[in-house]
Amino acid sequence: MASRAGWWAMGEPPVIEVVGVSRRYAATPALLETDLAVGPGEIVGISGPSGSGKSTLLRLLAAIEPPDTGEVLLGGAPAWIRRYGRRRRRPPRPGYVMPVFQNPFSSLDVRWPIWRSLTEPVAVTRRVSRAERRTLAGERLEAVGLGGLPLDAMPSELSIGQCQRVAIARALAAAPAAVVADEPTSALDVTTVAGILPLFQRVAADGTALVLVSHDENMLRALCDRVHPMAAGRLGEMLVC
Ligand SMILES: Nc1ncnc2c1ncn2[C@@H]1O[C@H](COP(=O)(O)OP(=O)(O)OP(=O)(O)O)[C@@H](O)[C@H]1O
Repeated sequence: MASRAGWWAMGEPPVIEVVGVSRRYAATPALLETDLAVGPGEIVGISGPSGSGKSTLLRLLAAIEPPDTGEVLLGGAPAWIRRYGRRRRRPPRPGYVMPVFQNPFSSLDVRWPIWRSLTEPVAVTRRVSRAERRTLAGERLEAVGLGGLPLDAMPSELSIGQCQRVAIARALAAAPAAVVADEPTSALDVTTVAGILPLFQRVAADGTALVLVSHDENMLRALCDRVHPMAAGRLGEMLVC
């Protein structure tokens, strides 16, 4: 694998890329002709005021929704194909790009104990027994500083900060090629953030591409290889960190 500084020079395709993407909701243009490419092991930050299009860009990067115009590429291949007149999502593999949402409850099924939600991305990629899933869940919880949490706890029994850490652990469980995270640390206290940031760095060092949206520019500058400011649906020139 190329170093995180030089993946493009090695001719590797970006892990995730958007080319000239635009997205509008009714009369609101949320994203305008935006380009962004993120390579293996890169940590890219997106900052900007509320309503500037950051979450929309993340949803497009994660291929959660298609752009109106432009292209989303995952591993160099189009993330959306047109079949029978409809656009269908076509990631290189299940769990290739994993989102972490601003509201952690969106990532967790309220009817399931946390071990089940946490390991579900793994269970869709390969056969894995219940015992293996519980062991993996314990390891993943340990990695986000929640080693003492009962595996059978329900999301409703957790604080929002604990839920966010479970959501982060879930996103990382299936060794994704990319993680896109919307305000992943906003629900966490300062000490917990200090524990989570090295985890992001370790994941990136293993080759995962990370895109992080945050209002906390200091955190982004400390953690990211580059930070792009967003304003009115446009991504600005990168600020080198
Ligand atoms: N599903 C939607 N339906 C209608 N309008 C939407 C939708 N999603 C986003 N928008 C609009 O698109 C624009 C960009 O929204 P977006 O959530 O991407 O901004 P943001 O920078 O992430 O904001 P915040 O920091 O508050 O989360 C806003 O004007 C918003 O109201």
